[in-house]
Amino acid sequence: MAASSCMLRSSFLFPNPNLHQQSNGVVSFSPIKATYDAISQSPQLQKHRRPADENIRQEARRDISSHNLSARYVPFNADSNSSEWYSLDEIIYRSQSGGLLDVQHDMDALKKFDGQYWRSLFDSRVGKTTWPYGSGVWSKKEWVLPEIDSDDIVSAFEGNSNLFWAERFGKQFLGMNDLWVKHCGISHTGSFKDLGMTVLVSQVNRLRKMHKPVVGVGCASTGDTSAALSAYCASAGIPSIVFLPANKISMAQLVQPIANGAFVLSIDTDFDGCMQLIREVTAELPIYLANSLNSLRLEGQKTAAIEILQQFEWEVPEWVIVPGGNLGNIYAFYKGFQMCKELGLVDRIPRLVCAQAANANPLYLHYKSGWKDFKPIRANTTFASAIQIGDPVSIDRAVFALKNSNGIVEEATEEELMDAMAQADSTGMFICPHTGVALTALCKLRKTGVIGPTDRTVVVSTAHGLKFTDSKVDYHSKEIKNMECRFANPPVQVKADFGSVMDVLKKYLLSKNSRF
Ligand SMILES: Cc1ncc(COP(=O)(O)O)c(C=O)c1O
Ligand SMILES: N[C@@H](CCOP(=O)(O)O)C(=O)O
Repeated sequence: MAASSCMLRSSFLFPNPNLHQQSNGVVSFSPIKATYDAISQSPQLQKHRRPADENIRQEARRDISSHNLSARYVPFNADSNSSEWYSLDEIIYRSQSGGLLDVQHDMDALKKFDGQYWRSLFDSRVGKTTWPYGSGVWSKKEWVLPEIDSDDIVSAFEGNSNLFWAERFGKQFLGMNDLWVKHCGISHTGSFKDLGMTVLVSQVNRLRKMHKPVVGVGCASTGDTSAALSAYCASAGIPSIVFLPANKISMAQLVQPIANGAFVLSIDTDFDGCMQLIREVTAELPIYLANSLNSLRLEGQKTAAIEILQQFEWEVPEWVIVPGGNLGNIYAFYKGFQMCKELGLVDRIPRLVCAQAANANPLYLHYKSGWKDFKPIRANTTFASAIQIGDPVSIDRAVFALKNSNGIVEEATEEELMDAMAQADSTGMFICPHTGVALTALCKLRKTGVIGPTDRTVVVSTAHGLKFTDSKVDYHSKEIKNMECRFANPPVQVKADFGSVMDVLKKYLLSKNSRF
């Protein structure tokens, strides 16, 4: 069997330190590693159709791979001489000093493989059904949770989301030809939270098998984290508990944890109040905290950044625009891009833009003050309800990401974000109001010339528009106080007779084509 075909099949399953890159870029085996060759050529690893009575999880159990990759918690942005670290199998969310934690990978071990190796490995797994690599998150398992047993993974084959070329929106509204929307919301539970939740719930599954004291998993939520948590927990048979601010999330979001069997508390406060409560409760009860304060989540979310590079065949876009609320995701994107740079998959990272609703803009105010001392605010009601957050837990992570990516923070008023959403929808998308916030940031940066007409730009769409139909209905019915709703497209009421229907149709067609 040719070494190269053998390599492809084997590296699909796991990285092997005995692989070497030749000067022509081809990765091959070291001939002296006879044991490894024997394993990789064994019939068990050959990718035949599995026996009829075996499922993909059982098939993955026959993967006898081993490697020396590892990861652990360290204090976020710690001093280089800090010796504080924790195993990922510990239940811990904060450092000794009360600061955030970060998952630190053994970069020296990862660097034993070059960028070409990682690119080929990740590319080889896209679109497959092999457990767990069919997931866009777990196709990067070595960079996410290298030590977890594939059998412990709880996955809905999330990720691998559409990178949509926004041809008409870019051309018509912005004069841009290389604008892309990363549809992270076209996902199992309809938001990017699935990317992080598969990682967190998988680790909980492992902890429970290790008899660690985890009776359930809990979160505070503006609607998307709770949906993802309850779905992944339901899939694994783990109890989930969600704290929701009463009357502040959409009906579609509320029904998701209810349907998935979560224990749902509707609390008469805002998200920041719910967050405070869940932090207190998880310090007292054996409930594992699932918000992005828990850095495990960000390990999954960072794969969206890697995926963008992969979809551009490892060419780096100029700009990536992300709507921000609790501010974990902007850091996750930074981390994904930065790891790709450090491990030689690309040679630079994009500039990041974090977009906030003007009604919930603590990061924007902080940025505008020249990063002087941060002040939490009381967030006002916004149509971008999932980012109605005044005291983001990941503020330090966001500032770090923006400073290290030559980043920018922008804001969007209610009218701006709703208009942007309606305009995008009119070009064939069906986006959420948070993506409207990100598109508004793009429009502003285009107008001032900061983003150029040919700059390759990616707007991250964070949730499915179908979760936010109420706000779309209000807009298109022109039922929003103090809002012009310039792009509203209300239905036309017409009598049920041929003449009336013909009249309105002729009028419509004339407005579209003067030659009619
Ligand atoms: C739809 C949607 N978009 C954007 C965000 C912001 O993400 P982050 O909290 O990581 O900043 C959230 C949640 O906060 C969300 O649910
Ligand atoms: N939008 C989020 C808010 C909580 O964010 P998290 O990433 O810290 O869980 C939600 O949907 O709840």
